[in-house]
Amino acid sequence: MGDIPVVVVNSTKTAKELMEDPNLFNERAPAPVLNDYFKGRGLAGAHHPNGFWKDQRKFVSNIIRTLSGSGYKSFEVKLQEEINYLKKNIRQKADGRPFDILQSLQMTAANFIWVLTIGERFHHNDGFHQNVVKLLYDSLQSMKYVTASLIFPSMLRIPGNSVSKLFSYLDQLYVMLGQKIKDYRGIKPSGGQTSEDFVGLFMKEMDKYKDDPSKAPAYLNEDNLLFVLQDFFLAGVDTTSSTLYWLFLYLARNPSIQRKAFAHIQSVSGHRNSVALEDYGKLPFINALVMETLRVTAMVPIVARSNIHDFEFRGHKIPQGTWFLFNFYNMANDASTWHEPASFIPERFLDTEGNLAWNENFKPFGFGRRNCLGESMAKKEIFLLLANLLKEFEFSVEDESNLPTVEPNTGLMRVPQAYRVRVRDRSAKLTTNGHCKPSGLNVQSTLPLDIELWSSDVKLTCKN
Ligand code: HEM
Repeated sequence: MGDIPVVVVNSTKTAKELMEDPNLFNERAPAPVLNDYFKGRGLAGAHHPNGFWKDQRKFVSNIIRTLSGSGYKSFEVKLQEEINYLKKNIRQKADGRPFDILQSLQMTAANFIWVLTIGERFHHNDGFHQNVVKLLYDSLQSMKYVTASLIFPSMLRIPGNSVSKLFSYLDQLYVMLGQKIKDYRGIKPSGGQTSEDFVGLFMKEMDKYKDDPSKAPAYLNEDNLLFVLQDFFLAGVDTTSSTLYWLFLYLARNPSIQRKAFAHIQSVSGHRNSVALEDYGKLPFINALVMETLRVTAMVPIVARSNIHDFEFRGHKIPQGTWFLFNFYNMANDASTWHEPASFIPERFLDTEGNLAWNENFKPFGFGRRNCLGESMAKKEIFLLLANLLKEFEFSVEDESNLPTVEPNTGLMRVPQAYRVRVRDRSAKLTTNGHCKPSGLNVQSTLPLDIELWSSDVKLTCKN
Protein backbone atom coordinates (compact mmCIF):
# COMPACT_ATOMS: atom_id res chain seq x y z
CA MET A 1 0.00 0.00 0.00
CA GLY A 2 1.61 3.28 -1.08
CA ASP A 3 5.29 2.46 -0.53
CA ILE A 4 4.66 0.45 2.65
CA PRO A 5 5.11 -3.35 2.46
CA VAL A 6 1.98 -4.97 3.84
CA VAL A 7 1.12 -8.56 4.80
CA VAL A 8 -2.51 -9.47 5.49
CA VAL A 9 -2.89 -12.42 7.86
CA ASN A 10 -6.23 -14.15 7.39
CA SER A 11 -6.00 -17.30 9.50
CA THR A 12 -5.49 -17.87 13.20
CA LYS A 13 -3.08 -20.70 12.35
CA THR A 14 -0.75 -18.32 10.47
CA ALA A 15 -1.17 -15.62 13.12
CA LYS A 16 -0.16 -18.10 15.82
CA GLU A 17 2.84 -19.27 13.80
CA LEU A 18 3.97 -15.67 13.42
CA MET A 19 3.51 -15.01 17.12
CA GLU A 20 5.81 -17.89 18.04
CA ASP A 21 8.58 -15.37 18.56
CA PRO A 22 6.97 -13.42 21.42
CA ASN A 23 9.12 -10.34 20.83
CA LEU A 24 8.79 -10.02 17.08
CA PHE A 25 5.38 -8.31 16.88
CA ASN A 26 5.46 -6.12 19.96
CA GLU A 27 5.44 -3.05 17.77
CA ARG A 28 2.43 -1.18 16.41
CA ALA A 29 2.57 -0.52 12.63
CA PRO A 30 5.08 2.32 12.02
CA ALA A 31 3.44 5.68 11.47
CA PRO A 32 5.98 8.53 11.81
CA VAL A 33 3.32 11.23 11.99
CA LEU A 34 1.61 9.49 14.95
CA ASN A 35 4.95 8.68 16.61
CA ASP A 36 5.93 12.36 16.40
CA TYR A 37 2.74 13.27 18.23
CA PHE A 38 2.71 10.55 20.90
CA LYS A 39 6.50 10.37 21.35
CA GLY A 40 6.01 6.87 22.77
CA ARG A 41 3.73 8.16 25.54
CA GLY A 42 0.56 6.34 26.60
CA LEU A 43 -0.19 2.65 26.13
CA ALA A 44 -1.28 1.92 22.57
CA GLY A 45 1.30 4.35 21.11
CA ALA A 46 4.17 3.16 23.33
CA HIS A 47 6.85 1.73 21.09
CA HIS A 48 10.06 -0.16 21.02
CA PRO A 49 12.73 2.59 20.80
CA ASN A 50 11.53 4.05 24.10
CA GLY A 51 12.14 0.69 25.69
CA PHE A 52 9.88 1.37 28.67
CA TRP A 53 6.64 0.00 27.28
CA LYS A 54 7.11 -3.46 28.79
CA ASP A 55 7.73 -2.12 32.33
CA GLN A 56 4.88 0.33 31.95
CA ARG A 57 2.50 -2.36 30.73
CA LYS A 58 3.39 -4.57 33.69
CA PHE A 59 2.87 -1.69 36.09
CA VAL A 60 -0.50 -0.66 34.55
CA SER A 61 -1.76 -4.28 34.28
CA ASN A 62 -0.95 -4.87 37.95
CA ILE A 63 -2.96 -1.82 38.99
CA ILE A 64 -5.95 -2.83 36.86
CA ARG A 65 -5.79 -6.37 38.25
CA THR A 66 -5.64 -5.04 41.82
CA LEU A 67 -8.52 -2.62 41.37
CA SER A 68 -10.88 -4.93 39.52
CA GLY A 69 -9.87 -8.09 41.40
CA SER A 70 -12.24 -10.04 43.58
CA GLY A 71 -10.74 -8.61 46.78
CA TYR A 72 -11.52 -5.05 45.75
CA LYS A 73 -15.17 -4.58 46.62
CA SER A 74 -15.37 -0.80 46.27
CA PHE A 75 -14.79 -1.07 42.50
CA GLU A 76 -17.78 -3.39 42.11
CA VAL A 77 -19.93 -1.27 44.42
CA LYS A 78 -19.27 1.75 42.21
CA LEU A 79 -19.99 -0.21 39.01
CA GLN A 80 -23.29 -1.36 40.55
CA GLU A 81 -24.10 2.26 41.46
CA GLU A 82 -23.64 3.21 37.81
CA ILE A 83 -25.75 0.26 36.65
CA ASN A 84 -28.54 1.23 39.06
CA TYR A 85 -28.43 4.74 37.64
CA LEU A 86 -28.60 3.32 34.11
CA LYS A 87 -31.65 1.22 35.03
CA LYS A 88 -33.41 4.34 36.29
CA ASN A 89 -32.38 6.21 33.17
CA ILE A 90 -33.73 3.44 30.90
CA ARG A 91 -36.99 3.31 32.83
CA GLN A 92 -37.48 7.05 32.37
CA LYS A 93 -36.41 7.12 28.72
CA ALA A 94 -38.32 4.02 27.69
CA ASP A 95 -41.61 5.08 29.24
CA GLY A 96 -43.44 2.53 27.07
CA ARG A 97 -41.99 3.92 23.84
CA PRO A 98 -39.19 2.50 21.66
CA PHE A 99 -35.90 4.31 22.12
CA ASP A 100 -32.24 4.22 21.14
CA ILE A 101 -30.16 2.95 24.05
CA LEU A 102 -26.72 3.84 22.59
CA GLN A 103 -26.13 7.19 24.27
CA SER A 104 -26.94 5.78 27.71
CA LEU A 105 -24.54 2.90 27.09
CA GLN A 106 -21.75 5.29 26.04
CA MET A 107 -22.25 7.44 29.16
CA THR A 108 -22.15 4.32 31.32
CA ALA A 109 -19.05 2.90 29.61
CA ALA A 110 -17.28 6.26 30.14
CA ASN A 111 -18.30 6.17 33.80
CA PHE A 112 -16.77 2.69 34.12
CA ILE A 113 -13.47 4.26 33.05
CA TRP A 114 -13.93 7.18 35.47
CA VAL A 115 -14.57 4.69 38.29
CA LEU A 116 -11.34 2.87 37.39
CA THR A 117 -9.25 6.02 37.01
CA ILE A 118 -10.51 8.47 39.65
CA GLY A 119 -12.98 6.34 41.62
CA GLU A 120 -15.94 8.57 40.71
CA ARG A 121 -18.84 8.50 38.33
CA PHE A 122 -20.68 11.42 36.73
CA HIS A 123 -24.34 12.21 36.22
CA HIS A 124 -25.23 11.54 32.57
CA ASN A 125 -26.34 15.17 32.25
CA ASP A 126 -23.03 16.52 33.55
CA GLY A 127 -21.63 18.87 30.88
CA PHE A 128 -18.01 17.83 31.46
CA HIS A 129 -18.86 14.13 31.15
CA GLN A 130 -20.90 14.76 27.99
CA ASN A 131 -18.04 16.75 26.43
CA VAL A 132 -15.57 13.94 27.08
CA VAL A 133 -17.89 11.38 25.48
CA LYS A 134 -18.42 13.68 22.48
CA LEU A 135 -14.65 14.19 22.08
CA LEU A 136 -14.12 10.43 22.15
CA TYR A 137 -16.75 9.99 19.47
CA ASP A 138 -15.19 12.72 17.30
CA SER A 139 -11.69 11.28 17.77
CA LEU A 140 -12.80 7.80 16.71
CA GLN A 141 -14.68 9.21 13.71
CA SER A 142 -11.58 11.03 12.51
CA MET A 143 -9.43 7.91 13.09
CA LYS A 144 -11.49 6.21 10.37
CA TYR A 145 -9.60 8.19 7.76
CA VAL A 146 -6.23 8.38 9.50
CA THR A 147 -4.98 5.08 8.08
CA ALA A 148 -5.49 6.36 4.53
CA SER A 149 -3.45 9.48 5.37
CA LEU A 150 -0.66 7.33 6.80
CA ILE A 151 -0.47 5.30 3.61
CA PHE A 152 -0.73 8.32 1.29
CA PRO A 153 1.10 11.07 3.24
CA SER A 154 0.31 13.69 0.56
CA MET A 155 -3.20 13.73 2.11
CA LEU A 156 -1.61 15.34 5.19
CA ARG A 157 -1.09 18.54 3.19
CA ILE A 158 -4.86 19.04 2.82
CA PRO A 159 -5.99 21.66 5.37
CA GLY A 160 -8.35 20.21 7.97
CA ASN A 161 -7.21 16.64 7.18
CA SER A 162 -8.26 13.83 9.49
CA VAL A 163 -4.88 13.61 11.25
CA SER A 164 -4.83 17.31 12.23
CA LYS A 165 -8.47 16.97 13.36
CA LEU A 166 -7.55 13.94 15.45
CA PHE A 167 -4.64 15.76 17.09
CA SER A 168 -6.85 18.73 17.90
CA TYR A 169 -9.43 16.44 19.60
CA LEU A 170 -6.67 14.64 21.52
CA ASP A 171 -5.20 17.98 22.64
CA GLN A 172 -8.60 18.99 24.00
CA LEU A 173 -9.00 15.65 25.77
CA TYR A 174 -5.52 16.02 27.29
CA VAL A 175 -6.42 19.46 28.70
CA MET A 176 -9.76 18.22 30.12
CA LEU A 177 -8.18 15.19 31.75
CA GLY A 178 -5.39 17.42 33.14
CA GLN A 179 -8.02 19.68 34.72
CA LYS A 180 -9.77 16.67 36.25
CA ILE A 181 -6.52 15.41 37.77
CA LYS A 182 -5.92 18.86 39.26
CA ASP A 183 -9.44 18.88 40.77
CA TYR A 184 -8.91 15.30 41.92
CA ARG A 185 -5.74 16.25 43.81
CA GLY A 186 -7.64 19.06 45.49
CA ILE A 187 -10.42 16.87 46.88
CA LYS A 188 -8.63 13.62 47.70
CA PRO A 189 -6.65 13.15 50.89
CA SER A 190 -2.81 13.20 50.61
CA GLY A 191 -2.98 15.16 47.35
CA GLY A 192 -4.63 12.23 45.59
CA GLN A 193 -2.27 9.42 46.55
CA THR A 194 -4.91 6.86 47.44
CA SER A 195 -5.02 3.12 46.85
CA GLU A 196 -8.59 3.24 45.61
CA ASP A 197 -8.16 4.15 41.97
CA PHE A 198 -5.70 4.17 39.10
CA VAL A 199 -4.66 7.82 39.38
CA GLY A 200 -4.14 7.49 43.14
CA LEU A 201 -1.92 4.43 42.75
CA PHE A 202 0.01 6.01 39.88
CA MET A 203 0.66 9.13 41.97
CA LYS A 204 1.66 7.08 44.98
CA GLU A 205 4.32 5.40 42.87
CA MET A 206 5.42 8.77 41.46
CA ASP A 207 5.74 10.11 44.98
CA LYS A 208 8.35 7.48 45.84
CA TYR A 209 10.77 9.37 43.60
CA LYS A 210 9.87 12.90 44.63
CA ASP A 211 13.29 13.47 46.23
CA ASP A 212 15.12 12.40 43.09
CA PRO A 213 12.80 12.35 40.02
CA SER A 214 15.76 11.45 37.80
CA LYS A 215 15.63 7.94 39.28
CA ALA A 216 11.93 7.44 38.38
CA PRO A 217 11.07 5.00 35.56
CA ALA A 218 10.53 6.95 32.32
CA TYR A 219 6.75 6.35 32.36
CA LEU A 220 6.19 7.75 35.86
CA ASN A 221 5.30 11.37 35.22
CA GLU A 222 2.10 13.37 34.94
CA ASP A 223 2.42 13.98 31.19
CA ASN A 224 2.53 10.24 30.49
CA LEU A 225 -0.26 9.62 33.02
CA LEU A 226 -2.54 11.84 30.92
CA PHE A 227 -1.69 9.89 27.76
CA VAL A 228 -2.38 6.62 29.59
CA LEU A 229 -5.77 7.95 30.73
CA GLN A 230 -6.52 9.10 27.19
CA ASP A 231 -5.85 5.54 25.99
CA PHE A 232 -8.16 4.05 28.61
CA PHE A 233 -10.97 6.26 27.34
CA LEU A 234 -10.20 5.86 23.63
CA ALA A 235 -9.76 2.07 23.86
CA GLY A 236 -12.33 1.34 26.56
CA VAL A 237 -15.49 3.40 25.99
CA ASP A 238 -16.68 2.75 22.45
CA THR A 239 -15.53 -0.88 22.46
CA THR A 240 -17.55 -1.63 25.61
CA SER A 241 -20.63 0.40 24.67
CA SER A 242 -20.69 -0.97 21.09
CA THR A 243 -20.43 -4.57 22.33
CA LEU A 244 -23.45 -3.94 24.55
CA TYR A 245 -25.31 -2.14 21.75
CA TRP A 246 -24.74 -5.22 19.55
CA LEU A 247 -25.83 -7.52 22.38
CA PHE A 248 -29.18 -5.79 22.89
CA LEU A 249 -29.76 -5.81 19.14
CA TYR A 250 -29.16 -9.56 18.86
CA LEU A 251 -31.23 -10.26 21.98
CA ALA A 252 -34.16 -8.14 20.79
CA ARG A 253 -34.08 -9.99 17.47
CA ASN A 254 -33.88 -13.39 19.21
CA PRO A 255 -36.48 -13.54 22.00
CA SER A 256 -35.91 -17.25 22.68
CA ILE A 257 -32.20 -16.64 23.37
CA GLN A 258 -33.15 -13.75 25.61
CA ARG A 259 -35.61 -15.94 27.53
CA LYS A 260 -32.92 -18.56 28.01
CA ALA A 261 -30.47 -15.92 29.28
CA PHE A 262 -33.08 -14.62 31.73
CA ALA A 263 -33.82 -18.12 33.01
CA HIS A 264 -30.08 -18.70 33.64
CA ILE A 265 -29.75 -15.37 35.43
CA GLN A 266 -32.74 -16.14 37.66
CA SER A 267 -31.50 -19.64 38.43
CA VAL A 268 -28.40 -18.09 40.00
CA SER A 269 -29.74 -14.80 41.36
CA GLY A 270 -33.53 -15.20 41.55
CA HIS A 271 -33.52 -14.65 45.30
CA ARG A 272 -31.55 -11.38 44.98
CA ASN A 273 -32.14 -7.96 43.45
CA SER A 274 -28.98 -7.93 41.41
CA VAL A 275 -26.31 -10.06 39.77
CA ALA A 276 -22.83 -9.74 41.32
CA LEU A 277 -19.34 -10.28 39.97
CA GLU A 278 -19.10 -13.44 42.07
CA ASP A 279 -21.78 -14.90 39.73
CA TYR A 280 -19.44 -14.50 36.75
CA GLY A 281 -18.26 -18.12 36.74
CA LYS A 282 -21.76 -19.43 37.49
CA LEU A 283 -23.34 -18.01 34.36
CA PRO A 284 -21.51 -19.59 31.40
CA PHE A 285 -24.45 -18.92 29.07
CA ILE A 286 -24.16 -15.16 29.66
CA ASN A 287 -20.43 -15.34 28.96
CA ALA A 288 -21.12 -17.39 25.82
CA LEU A 289 -23.57 -14.71 24.68
CA VAL A 290 -20.88 -12.04 24.98
CA MET A 291 -18.32 -14.21 23.18
CA GLU A 292 -20.69 -15.01 20.33
CA THR A 293 -21.51 -11.32 19.95
CA LEU A 294 -17.82 -10.44 19.75
CA ARG A 295 -17.30 -13.26 17.23
CA VAL A 296 -20.20 -12.68 14.88
CA THR A 297 -19.71 -8.91 14.78
CA ALA A 298 -15.88 -8.93 14.66
CA MET A 299 -16.14 -5.51 16.19
CA VAL A 300 -12.40 -4.81 15.94
CA PRO A 301 -11.95 -6.28 12.44
CA ILE A 302 -8.26 -5.58 11.90
CA VAL A 303 -5.29 -5.09 14.19
CA ALA A 304 -2.08 -3.63 12.77
CA ARG A 305 1.33 -4.68 14.10
CA SER A 306 4.86 -4.62 12.82
CA ASN A 307 8.02 -6.75 12.97
CA ILE A 308 10.91 -5.20 14.86
CA HIS A 309 13.62 -6.95 12.79
CA ASP A 310 13.96 -8.62 9.37
CA PHE A 311 12.89 -12.26 9.33
CA GLU A 312 12.04 -15.07 6.96
CA PHE A 313 8.61 -16.66 6.87
CA ARG A 314 7.63 -19.61 4.68
CA GLY A 315 10.49 -18.80 2.34
CA HIS A 316 9.71 -15.05 2.09
CA LYS A 317 12.11 -12.38 3.34
CA ILE A 318 10.14 -9.86 5.37
CA PRO A 319 11.86 -6.50 5.95
CA GLN A 320 11.70 -4.87 9.37
CA GLY A 321 8.82 -2.37 9.71
CA THR A 322 6.40 -4.25 7.41
CA TRP A 323 2.75 -3.63 8.25
CA PHE A 324 1.04 -6.84 9.37
CA LEU A 325 -2.72 -6.54 9.20
CA PHE A 326 -4.27 -9.31 11.30
CA ASN A 327 -7.69 -9.87 9.78
CA PHE A 328 -9.80 -10.73 12.84
CA TYR A 329 -12.98 -10.50 10.79
CA ASN A 330 -11.92 -13.44 8.65
CA MET A 331 -10.64 -15.44 11.62
CA ALA A 332 -13.99 -15.07 13.39
CA ASN A 333 -16.16 -15.76 10.34
CA ASP A 334 -14.25 -18.38 8.39
CA ALA A 335 -16.64 -21.17 7.31
CA SER A 336 -13.83 -23.76 7.48
CA THR A 337 -13.53 -23.09 11.23
CA TRP A 338 -17.02 -22.02 12.28
CA HIS A 339 -20.27 -23.85 11.64
CA GLU A 340 -22.76 -21.41 10.00
CA PRO A 341 -20.55 -18.42 10.84
CA ALA A 342 -23.20 -15.81 10.02
CA SER A 343 -25.69 -17.28 12.53
CA PHE A 344 -25.89 -16.09 16.12
CA ILE A 345 -25.41 -19.28 18.17
CA PRO A 346 -24.10 -18.62 21.72
CA GLU A 347 -24.13 -22.38 22.44
CA ARG A 348 -21.10 -22.81 20.18
CA PHE A 349 -19.07 -21.52 23.14
CA LEU A 350 -20.46 -24.17 25.54
CA ASP A 351 -19.46 -27.80 25.92
CA THR A 352 -21.95 -30.64 26.25
CA GLU A 353 -22.19 -30.04 30.02
CA GLY A 354 -23.01 -26.37 29.51
CA ASN A 355 -19.58 -25.13 30.64
CA LEU A 356 -17.80 -22.38 28.81
CA ALA A 357 -15.64 -23.83 26.02
CA TRP A 358 -12.82 -21.66 24.75
CA ASN A 359 -12.18 -21.67 21.02
CA GLU A 360 -8.62 -20.99 19.98
CA ASN A 361 -9.76 -19.34 16.75
CA PHE A 362 -11.45 -16.64 18.73
CA LYS A 363 -9.20 -13.64 19.49
CA PRO A 364 -11.40 -10.54 19.83
CA PHE A 365 -8.93 -9.00 22.27
CA GLY A 366 -5.87 -9.57 20.12
CA PHE A 367 -2.66 -11.53 20.38
CA GLY A 368 0.58 -11.79 22.27
CA ARG A 369 2.20 -9.20 24.48
CA ARG A 370 0.35 -6.23 22.98
CA ASN A 371 -3.09 -7.77 23.37
CA CYS A 372 -5.93 -5.78 24.94
CA LEU A 373 -4.84 -4.52 28.31
CA GLY A 374 -8.43 -4.06 29.46
CA GLU A 375 -9.67 -7.55 28.46
CA SER A 376 -10.49 -8.99 31.85
CA MET A 377 -11.99 -5.74 33.11
CA ALA A 378 -14.08 -5.28 29.94
CA LYS A 379 -15.45 -8.83 30.27
CA LYS A 380 -16.48 -8.23 33.88
CA GLU A 381 -18.10 -4.87 33.14
CA ILE A 382 -20.03 -6.21 30.16
CA PHE A 383 -21.15 -9.25 32.16
CA LEU A 384 -22.33 -7.16 35.11
CA LEU A 385 -24.23 -4.67 33.00
CA LEU A 386 -25.78 -7.22 30.66
CA ALA A 387 -26.90 -9.62 33.39
CA ASN A 388 -28.37 -6.87 35.55
CA LEU A 389 -30.24 -5.21 32.71
CA LEU A 390 -31.65 -8.53 31.48
CA LYS A 391 -32.73 -9.35 35.02
CA GLU A 392 -34.72 -6.12 35.14
CA PHE A 393 -35.92 -5.58 31.58
CA GLU A 394 -37.07 -7.40 28.49
CA PHE A 395 -35.84 -5.93 25.20
CA SER A 396 -37.85 -6.36 22.01
CA VAL A 397 -37.70 -4.95 18.49
CA GLU A 398 -39.75 -1.93 17.53
CA ASP A 399 -41.53 -3.68 14.69
CA GLU A 400 -41.46 -7.47 14.34
CA SER A 401 -42.30 -7.30 10.65
CA ASN A 402 -39.26 -5.11 10.00
CA LEU A 403 -36.32 -6.35 12.07
CA PRO A 404 -33.42 -3.90 12.58
CA THR A 405 -30.45 -4.86 10.46
CA VAL A 406 -27.28 -6.54 11.75
CA GLU A 407 -25.27 -5.04 8.85
CA PRO A 408 -22.63 -2.91 10.56
CA ASN A 409 -21.40 0.62 10.01
CA THR A 410 -17.75 -0.03 9.32
CA GLY A 411 -14.88 2.27 10.25
CA LEU A 412 -12.09 1.54 12.65
CA MET A 413 -14.68 -0.68 14.35
CA ARG A 414 -17.77 -2.49 13.08
CA VAL A 415 -20.64 -0.92 15.03
CA PRO A 416 -24.41 -1.38 14.74
CA GLN A 417 -26.50 0.97 12.65
CA ALA A 418 -28.78 3.05 14.89
CA TYR A 419 -31.84 1.11 16.07
CA ARG A 420 -34.55 1.45 18.70
CA VAL A 421 -35.83 -1.14 21.17
CA ARG A 422 -38.94 -1.53 23.26
CA VAL A 423 -38.16 -2.10 26.89
CA ARG A 424 -40.49 -3.88 29.28
CA ASP A 425 -39.87 -3.53 32.98
CA ARG A 426 -40.09 -7.09 34.33
CA SER A 427 -41.01 -5.82 37.77
CA ALA A 428 -44.23 -4.23 36.42
CA LYS A 429 -47.32 -6.13 37.52
CA LEU A 430 -50.66 -6.01 35.79
CA THR A 431 -53.59 -5.43 38.14
CA THR A 432 -57.07 -6.66 37.40
CA ASN A 433 -58.18 -3.22 36.27
CA GLY A 434 -55.37 -3.20 33.70
CA HIS A 435 -53.09 -0.68 35.45
CA CYS A 436 -49.44 -1.33 36.20
CA LYS A 437 -48.06 -1.41 39.67
CA PRO A 438 -44.43 -1.65 40.62
CA SER A 439 -43.45 -4.94 42.23
CA GLY A 440 -43.10 -4.94 45.97
CA LEU A 441 -46.50 -3.30 46.51
CA ASN A 442 -48.85 -5.60 48.27
CA VAL A 443 -51.76 -5.23 45.86
CA GLN A 444 -54.40 -7.92 46.05
CA SER A 445 -55.35 -9.72 42.85
CA THR A 446 -52.17 -8.66 41.06
CA LEU A 447 -51.31 -10.74 38.04
CA PRO A 448 -47.55 -10.92 37.40
CA LEU A 449 -46.86 -10.04 33.80
CA ASP A 450 -44.32 -12.75 33.16
CA ILE A 451 -42.64 -13.82 29.93
CA GLU A 452 -45.35 -16.27 28.84
CA LEU A 453 -48.14 -13.74 29.23
CA TRP A 454 -46.27 -10.93 27.61
CA SER A 455 -47.22 -9.99 24.12
CA SER A 456 -45.69 -7.06 22.29
CA ASP A 457 -49.10 -5.79 21.19
CA VAL A 458 -50.35 -5.37 24.77
CA LYS A 459 -50.15 -1.63 25.28
CA LEU A 460 -49.33 -0.66 28.85
CA THR A 461 -49.25 2.85 30.12
CA CYS A 462 -47.28 2.18 33.26
CA LYS A 463 -46.40 5.17 35.38
CA ASN A 464 -44.17 3.37 37.87
C1 HEM B 1 -15.27 -5.30 24.38
C2 HEM B 1 -14.32 -4.49 24.72
C3 HEM B 1 -12.95 -4.44 24.11
C4 HEM B 1 -12.45 -5.03 22.97
C5 HEM B 1 -13.20 -5.93 21.98
C6 HEM B 1 -11.06 -4.65 22.86
C7 HEM B 1 -10.22 -5.06 21.84
C8 HEM B 1 -8.89 -4.67 21.72
C9 HEM B 1 -8.00 -5.09 20.66
C10 HEM B 1 -8.37 -6.02 19.50
C11 HEM B 1 -6.80 -4.51 20.87
C12 HEM B 1 -5.53 -4.66 20.01
C13 HEM B 1 -4.77 -5.86 20.52
C14 HEM B 1 -3.62 -6.34 19.68
O1 HEM B 1 -2.90 -5.55 19.07
O2 HEM B 1 -3.41 -7.58 19.63
C15 HEM B 1 -6.90 -3.72 22.09
C16 HEM B 1 -5.87 -2.99 22.65
C17 HEM B 1 -5.98 -2.26 23.81
N1 HEM B 1 -7.09 -2.17 24.63
FE1 HEM B 1 -8.86 -3.09 24.35
N2 HEM B 1 -10.75 -3.84 23.92
C18 HEM B 1 -11.86 -3.68 24.72
C19 HEM B 1 -11.96 -2.98 25.90
C20 HEM B 1 -10.93 -2.29 26.50
C21 HEM B 1 -11.01 -1.58 27.75
C22 HEM B 1 -12.26 -1.48 28.65
C23 HEM B 1 -9.77 -0.99 27.98
C24 HEM B 1 -9.28 -0.13 29.11
C25 HEM B 1 -9.66 -0.03 30.26
C26 HEM B 1 -8.93 -1.36 26.87
C27 HEM B 1 -7.61 -0.98 26.73
C28 HEM B 1 -6.78 -1.34 25.69
C29 HEM B 1 -5.40 -0.86 25.54
C30 HEM B 1 -4.67 0.11 26.49
C31 HEM B 1 -4.90 -1.44 24.37
C32 HEM B 1 -3.49 -1.25 23.77
C33 HEM B 1 -2.55 -2.29 24.38
C34 HEM B 1 -1.11 -2.14 23.92
O3 HEM B 1 -0.87 -1.64 22.82
O4 HEM B 1 -0.20 -2.57 24.66
N3 HEM B 1 -9.65 -2.15 26.00
N4 HEM B 1 -8.19 -3.85 22.59
